[in-house]
This record gives sequence, structure tokens and C-alpha cells, in this order.
Amino acid sequence: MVVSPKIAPSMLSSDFANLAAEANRMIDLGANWLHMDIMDGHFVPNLTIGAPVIESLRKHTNAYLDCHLMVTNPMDYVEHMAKAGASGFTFHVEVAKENWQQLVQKIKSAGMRPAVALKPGTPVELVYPLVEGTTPVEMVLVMTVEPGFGGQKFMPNMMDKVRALRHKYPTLDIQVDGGLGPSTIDTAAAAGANCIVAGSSVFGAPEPGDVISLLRTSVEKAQPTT
Ligand SMILES: O=C(CO)[C@@H](O)[C@H](O)COP(=O)(O)O
Ligand SMILES: [Fe+2]
Repeated sequence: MVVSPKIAPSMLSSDFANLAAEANRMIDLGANWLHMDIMDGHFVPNLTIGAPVIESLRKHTNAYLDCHLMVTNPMDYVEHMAKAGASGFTFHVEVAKENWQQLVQKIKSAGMRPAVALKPGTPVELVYPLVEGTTPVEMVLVMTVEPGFGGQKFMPNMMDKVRALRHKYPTLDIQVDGGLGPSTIDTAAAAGANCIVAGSSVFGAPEPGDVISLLRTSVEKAQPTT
């Protein structure tokens, strides 16, 4: 595999009252990125954090903040998220069918890394133009649960999307998010995922560092033929 593993604990499963300490603990335990779930209570039936929390956290860490925006109007968030210190900006294709080119351009101009996510019911073909565009996204996030909540069950049938993406794009960062942990990582890694989001399996473990290492090792071992 020519793409490197990026393990991103989902801070949604952390103790939000101790966010900075939790974030730095994850980095010290070997995490590459911190996955930040931004939800607007409209695109998904849950409300979490926004730019003010990212801005506060940024004062306590230099880590890559991988922001997953489950919001209906991602365009409205770009400037605020960039100013707050977000590193990556992942929007959902379901709400950016018309204006994705403008959106990707705006994300890049604001200094963030653009990525696109798709819900379980969304066909993978919808993101191909975004990967192949003149201003392409740099990562595709395949949701392996319905977005909105941590702690749900991994959907193995989403691996068809991961396999299709890996076959078409051997060097693309492909992220999976939802229900990843020791019992599901090998399936995702074998399909070709290299960016792994894990919330409850990491924060709920007695030794979160062991889970982070296991996730990384599984991705490193998987060598899907592309
Ligand atoms: O985006 C989401 C949920 O919408 C995720 O990032 C979850 O927060 C992952 O949590 P686990 O399924 O790993 O517990
Ligand atoms: Fe997420």
C-alpha cells in the first residue's frame, strides 16, 4: 500500500469537559490526527461542537484537527473553521451536489485540506468527479454507520465502496468512520482504508494506546492489490 495509516480518535467519545487533556493524551498514545465531529442538529439529529471549541482546543495542541462537518450548509462554516484552526475540512456530498467546486476551492484557499464524506445510502460514484476534478478533494470518508452518533455498529457492506475507491485511486486517502475497532479493522484495512476514525473502541478501552497501535498495525499489514 502506498498510502500511510492515519489513526484518528473521534473526540466525540472523549470527556468534553477535559477536551485539551484528552486530545494531548491521544497524541501521546500515538494518534496521528484528532477527529472532530461537528453536527448542526439538522443534517443529523444531534448537536455537538463548532468553531469556538476548535479555537479553544487549538490553543492547547498543534495536532492535525480532522474536522468532519455533518451540517446542511458547509459553505457557511469554511471561514469560521479556518480561523479557528481546523486542519482538514470534510463536507458531505449529499449537501454539496451543486456547489462542490466552489466549496473545495474555498476550503483550499482558507488553508485547509478538503475532503468529502458519503452516508451509507449514498452511491460511491457520486464522489468520483470530486476526486478527479481540477481542484480535487484529498480524502474520501466512507461512513460505516449512519452519521449522528458514536458507538454504533460497523456496516461491513460499506466495504464495496472502499474497494471501488482503492481500485480506482491507489494513492488516495480513504477514511472509514463508525464502529471501527479491534473486531472490524481487518475488514476495513483489507478493503483498502488507510485513515481510521475510532471513538468508542479507543476511549472505552482500558489501554487506548494498545487499540491505536492495533489499528495502525492492521492497516500496515493489509496489502490490497490495486
Ligand atoms: O461521525 C461520526 C458519527 O456520526 C463518528 O466520528 C463517530 O463519533 C465514531 O464513533 P465510533 O463509532 O467509533 O464510536
Ligand atoms: Fe466522524
